[in-house]
Amino acid sequence: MEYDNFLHYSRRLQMADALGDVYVNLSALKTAKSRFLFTRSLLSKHQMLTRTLHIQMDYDCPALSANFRQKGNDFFRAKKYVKAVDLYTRCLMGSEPTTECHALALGNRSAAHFHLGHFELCIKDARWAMVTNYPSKLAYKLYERAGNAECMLGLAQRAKDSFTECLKRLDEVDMSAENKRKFRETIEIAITKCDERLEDRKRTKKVPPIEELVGGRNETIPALSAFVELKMTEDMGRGVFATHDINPGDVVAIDEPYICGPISQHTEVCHYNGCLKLDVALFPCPKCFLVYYCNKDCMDKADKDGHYLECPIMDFIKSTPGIPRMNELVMKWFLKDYLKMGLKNYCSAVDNFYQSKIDPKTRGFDENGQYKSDNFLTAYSLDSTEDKLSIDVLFFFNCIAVDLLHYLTLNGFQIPKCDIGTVGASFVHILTVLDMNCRKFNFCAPKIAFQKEIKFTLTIAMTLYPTICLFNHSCDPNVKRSGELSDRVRVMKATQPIPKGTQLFCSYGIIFQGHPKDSRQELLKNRFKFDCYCQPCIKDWSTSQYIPNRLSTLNILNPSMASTVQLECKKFLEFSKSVNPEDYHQHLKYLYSFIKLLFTNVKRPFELYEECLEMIGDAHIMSTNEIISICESPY
Ligand SMILES: C[S@@+](CC[C@H](N)C(=O)[O-])C[C@H]1O[C@@H](n2cnc3c(N)ncnc32)[C@H](O)[C@@H]1O
Repeated sequence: MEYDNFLHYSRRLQMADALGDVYVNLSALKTAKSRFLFTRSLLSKHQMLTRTLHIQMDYDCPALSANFRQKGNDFFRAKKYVKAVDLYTRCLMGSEPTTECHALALGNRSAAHFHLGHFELCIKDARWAMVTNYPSKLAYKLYERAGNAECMLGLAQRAKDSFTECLKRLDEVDMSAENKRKFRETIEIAITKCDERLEDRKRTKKVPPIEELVGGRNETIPALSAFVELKMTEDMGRGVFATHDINPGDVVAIDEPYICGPISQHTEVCHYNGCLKLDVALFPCPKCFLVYYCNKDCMDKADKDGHYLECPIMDFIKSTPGIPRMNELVMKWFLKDYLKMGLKNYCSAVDNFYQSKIDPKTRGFDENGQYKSDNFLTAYSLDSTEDKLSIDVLFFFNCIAVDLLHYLTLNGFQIPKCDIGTVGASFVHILTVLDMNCRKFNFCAPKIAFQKEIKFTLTIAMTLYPTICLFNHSCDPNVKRSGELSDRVRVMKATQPIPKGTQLFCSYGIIFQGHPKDSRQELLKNRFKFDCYCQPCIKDWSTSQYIPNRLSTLNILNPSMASTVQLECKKFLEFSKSVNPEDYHQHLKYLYSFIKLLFTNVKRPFELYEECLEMIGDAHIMSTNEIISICESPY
């Protein structure tokens, strides 16, 4: 992985002529705790720890900002909305987010956006204004405007909620009784229209199929199918193996993330760990303005999970070197478990982890012999890069952990001296677990502008799925992610036949067709720190351009099936020419039967096999193409 500012700490020590034997001394330390404490005292000794959490923000003089808003209003009245937006933006840049002037500028800008037809931006500004210092007797206007903009975008439920809130706010408004009555009537009509739309949608909405694990739930690992088991192998450690024949299309895992968070603050993804929904207009935490939520419920839940403890230090966490999102996840993870277990239990769980001799096969299983994705120790004992990191990276991770813990304590977090080493070491460990296992959560959709014809994949979040992490990697995976790309719950389906006794593999982001063996090995070594022992690597399968293609090079394993296979391959060639990729999912039965035929009868790699495999993988993935429906429909 690429780390931001990797030399941040070492360079500063070097400048103080203090880097000397740091790496040698750190290597000599045997425990994670002592390494953390060593790093902490080093950074403290050389005054590398932040002294204050106070940030001096440079805002222009308020009068100037107010002036920009007034000018913006003049342009607004003259219907010059683009110019008005520009001036409101200047006002926003120059005023403190907690002031009324800032809130009013947001409200005014939302109105200008509405007139320009920029409905998403209008909603965004209105929602921001709602959580800031906007005068409460004017708030009804924000809700009315948001409701109208939401109607324009087809967000019927959201519009209904806004209009309903608008009515509630009407009591505070200075308006004649007659005007109030008329206004109320208009809003009530708008609500009725929303209800009609919602009813309509209910009638026409396609209900996605409910996925079920093949054979039911596994007794000891409930996120896996009952048709698999965990086994140890010499070259890959634990792995998931089939106990029954598994067919393409069978669901083998349904997992939820232990911890997750959006990749960047602009990805339109709710930051609450249990949500991650895409939304056209998130609103910020009204205190730090650095994390975003789709509704108040998510905001309250995130606070309960510990956001209130990280809120005052969010800016510092975000600017810590390393991988900013990962650092944020470390803090989120710690706070969530600290609040759940209390510091004492957290520290004893971490200490036990280091002290106990862990059986490699059953690590992560609880006292009842269950492996559960929502269990702290299950996630904490996932394979990590901790023992595989070079000493400079290990030092870097320790420095990040020192900084993160320092911000917390500087903000008043009480931690007994004897627990500092344990908590700090746990931060380093969590970083290494995330480093090894965090999966990108991709989303394939048109951008928020709803240009339906433009499709691209956007990586929106980082997620840790403890059970899916049990799958080893193969450059020829037989299991792939399936379902709606924006789903937080991840479904894994077989894409190839998996006979009883065979290992299930997913891909850690690289497949044999695209890269020659050497570059795959190098990539996996650099990124995940292991030498890959998958079949394509061991047997050095050829990449795309050299794969035996078409019927001329068909290598039949079972001669008695030669004519059937030839005939089916010809049919498949016709099929691939005549069917559009968007329609593959309608032909899954056929694709499954073709791949099953080839699986037992032809030698791989073979172009038609690989082509069919790709079609199946594509057909398993869905993308509603509608961010609208994502933010409105609960999972
Ligand atoms: C995400 S974990 C997979 C589960 C792991 N085997 C366990 O015991 O928990 C990734 C680790 O599994 C092993 N591994 C996965 N795929 C492998 C492969 N193709 N070849 C060799 N080792 C592999 C490596 O040790 C790697 O660090």
